[in-house]
Amino acid sequence: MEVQLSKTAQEALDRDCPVLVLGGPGSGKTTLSLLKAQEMIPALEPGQEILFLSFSRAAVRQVEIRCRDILRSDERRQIAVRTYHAFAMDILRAHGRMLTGSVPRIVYPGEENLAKAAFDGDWGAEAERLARDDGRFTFGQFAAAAAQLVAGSASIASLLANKYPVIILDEFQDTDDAQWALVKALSTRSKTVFMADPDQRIFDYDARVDPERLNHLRTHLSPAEFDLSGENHRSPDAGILQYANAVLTNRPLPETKDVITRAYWPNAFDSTVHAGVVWMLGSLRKAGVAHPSVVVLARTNALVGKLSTVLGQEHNFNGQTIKPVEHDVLWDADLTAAAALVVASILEWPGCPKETALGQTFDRIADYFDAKNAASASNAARQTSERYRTAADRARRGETQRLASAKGLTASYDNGLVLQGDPARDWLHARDLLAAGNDLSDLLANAKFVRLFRATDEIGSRLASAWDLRGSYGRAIDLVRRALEAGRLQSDQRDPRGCVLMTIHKAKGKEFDGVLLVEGQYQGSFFRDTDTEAQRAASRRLLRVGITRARHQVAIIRPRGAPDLVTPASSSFSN
Ligand SMILES: Nc1ncnc2c1ncn2[C@@H]1O[C@H](COP(=O)(O)OP(=O)(O)OP(=O)(O)O)[C@@H](O)[C@H]1O
Repeated sequence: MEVQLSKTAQEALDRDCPVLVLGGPGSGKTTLSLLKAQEMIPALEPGQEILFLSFSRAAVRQVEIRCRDILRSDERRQIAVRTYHAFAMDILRAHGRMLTGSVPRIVYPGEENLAKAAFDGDWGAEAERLARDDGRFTFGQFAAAAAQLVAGSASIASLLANKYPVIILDEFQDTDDAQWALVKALSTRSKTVFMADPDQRIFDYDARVDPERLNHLRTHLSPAEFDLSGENHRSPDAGILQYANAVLTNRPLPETKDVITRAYWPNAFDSTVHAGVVWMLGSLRKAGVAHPSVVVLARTNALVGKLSTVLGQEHNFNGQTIKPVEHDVLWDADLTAAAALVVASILEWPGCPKETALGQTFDRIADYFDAKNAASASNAARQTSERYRTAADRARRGETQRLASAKGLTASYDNGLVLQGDPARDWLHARDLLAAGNDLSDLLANAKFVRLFRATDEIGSRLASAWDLRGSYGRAIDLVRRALEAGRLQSDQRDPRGCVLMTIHKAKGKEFDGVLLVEGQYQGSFFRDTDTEAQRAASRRLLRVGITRARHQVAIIRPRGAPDLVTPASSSFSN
């Protein structure tokens, strides 16, 4: 890869740590941090590595791909790219005994969900107590415990500093309080390189992610600061970044052919989006990109699910037939697995007493919302989980339901669920009962992603054998759980290419030749009338992250009559 460094970037490369590199999307922060790592590799002693910490497995994967562009294979072996979770878990496993006097036990999310469901009270406080008193650590406790170990023990701190004399911290603006405590403890002995873009702070619904984090860092370490904000290497010749910055700052949108907007009539959503994807692929090829990568982004999982269905069908657009588009979906496997177990629980209904059948289904729904809360903390998910736990208790006691969707599912049970012994049809039949209420739309969308596990054949054949044996699906939940675990191992290793669908949050840190940003008519809205100023600002940051994933072309597809992207209204939204 041909890399030309600006004067500021070169200074950042040459400066001793600690260093803080600020810059907008595509300004070259990740590239620069890996070049810095490359410069420091020769000084490493045998057994030492440079530690690169990021937030998610997806982000780690992205950095590993970038390492392949920039570093030689012998250099790559000296960089450990890890998530905070994995790194903190290793510290805990190796030294946790010092905190509680016994070997620490890891409480995995499934087990945590069950414990949480059975617990009446503040789960956060209980998780802290479990760690402190019982030596049992939930995922949420890892960073805080690791921080305590590193800060409290000079020998652990020097062991880690000796192993990792240099630490690179990606997306530093999103660091939560416990992760910051860990970084602070590590930074006393290791050299540190921080990368951040405050305007890409999109996880601020988590109260532990403090908008003041960069100032904490400045006060604590006084790093040398380098601002790359004038640079844009991702789409240097395109008007994409200017457009995204105008959306961020609510200023008039610049005219550029690189970002086009289309408005659809309510009944033409499917064909407009489908045509948009086909147009994007064609126009990138025409522009000389032989194998274009295109991402279709939406705000919610539910809309991503719908878009996947849309692209899988044939449509008519302006008198032309458009064929289905092959695509991959980057989705949340944990949520899909949890949603699949809800469907499986419905398959267990026939022959199961009402109290048990519905109690179990409502519990599985609550598990789904627990998984959602675990994936990204949200009050709505937490509350919905609690509502379904209550519904499960009411069902077991034979009481009338209060939740609309619990009532709907109860009515479906009362009507008698007739299954035929054809697993594919029965699965869809059971799944579609989840359309009972609006609060289940996200769950239903995730249930539709089950096919992405590439495990549907496996699930189908296990269900078919169960049916053949006893004329019912028996313990469908266990059976589906086992099939998913097997399928999951394979799906995690796939590398999506061509046309990919995902939420905007998932796209962070990635880049594609073309981006389609899609707003639904009734879901995945960019702005809502009820938004506060802070919510509007958060939406603007999120849209900017989405738009700036593109190297060459962006298309924004919105419902006709949607509020303008910027106010005062600009002329560039075409109807
Ligand atoms: N100095 C450079 N010269 C040429 N290309 C570069 C340079 N720096 C980065 N690039 C290219 O620009 C693109 C964006 O770079 P990079 O991912 O490092 O930016 P970033 O600031 O980390 O972006 P984001 O915050 O959006 O994740 C990549 O394709 C990278 O290869």
